[in-house]
Amino acid sequence: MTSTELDEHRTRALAAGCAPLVDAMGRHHQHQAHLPALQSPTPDRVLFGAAITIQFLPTLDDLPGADRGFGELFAEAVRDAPEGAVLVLSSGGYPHLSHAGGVKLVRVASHGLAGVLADGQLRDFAELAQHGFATWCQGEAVRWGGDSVMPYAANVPVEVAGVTVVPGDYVYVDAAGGVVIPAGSLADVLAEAEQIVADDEETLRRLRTSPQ
Ligand SMILES: O=C([O-])CC(=O)C(=O)O
Ligand SMILES: [Mg+2]
Repeated sequence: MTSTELDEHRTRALAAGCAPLVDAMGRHHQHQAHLPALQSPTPDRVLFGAAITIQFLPTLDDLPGADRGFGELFAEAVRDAPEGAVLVLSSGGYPHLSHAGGVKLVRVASHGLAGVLADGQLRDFAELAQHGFATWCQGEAVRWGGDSVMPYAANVPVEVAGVTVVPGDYVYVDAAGGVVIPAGSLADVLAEAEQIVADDEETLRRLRTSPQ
């Protein structure tokens, strides 16, 4: 996708908003695709872009491959990332513990990504707000979570709040919640969401003038 196409898709997704996008996904796919409302250091920043992923697992220090840190996995995740990608972090089963913070995630800004969707908590909301990208997660943590969860693999399918996110899927998150849209369905889902918005506006107009 060119940057012009990405901008156009982003503008259309933001204009539609979360609930119509979720309804539109429901008309094209049977699986669960919506994310209940998340928290953000900057709730006015909408997140939209193609997913790159880091899978977290419960900490297990003798698991082969478990010695790769966040920085190494981030470098692998971002290597062939599309422009304006979204870093998606799974929770490893501990959504209420910290998975990263202002220091680890400054890489998201240096690589020009659109932002972060984390199914766990994050530390340093004040720093994350300064970084400039959009961050959505399960809340702010103060305690380090590395004794309970570890980043384990990059760019594999991950689970976020009961939804499978495949690298390359489009992620949309605003203050209402989120939705995960397969890349191959993006055009259809955007068009469907726009139709839903138009139909809702028409219904509202009718109900305002002749309540029924
Ligand atoms: O150290 C951590 O795991 C999380 C953190 O606070 C940071 O990245 O700034
Ligand atoms: Mg920190």
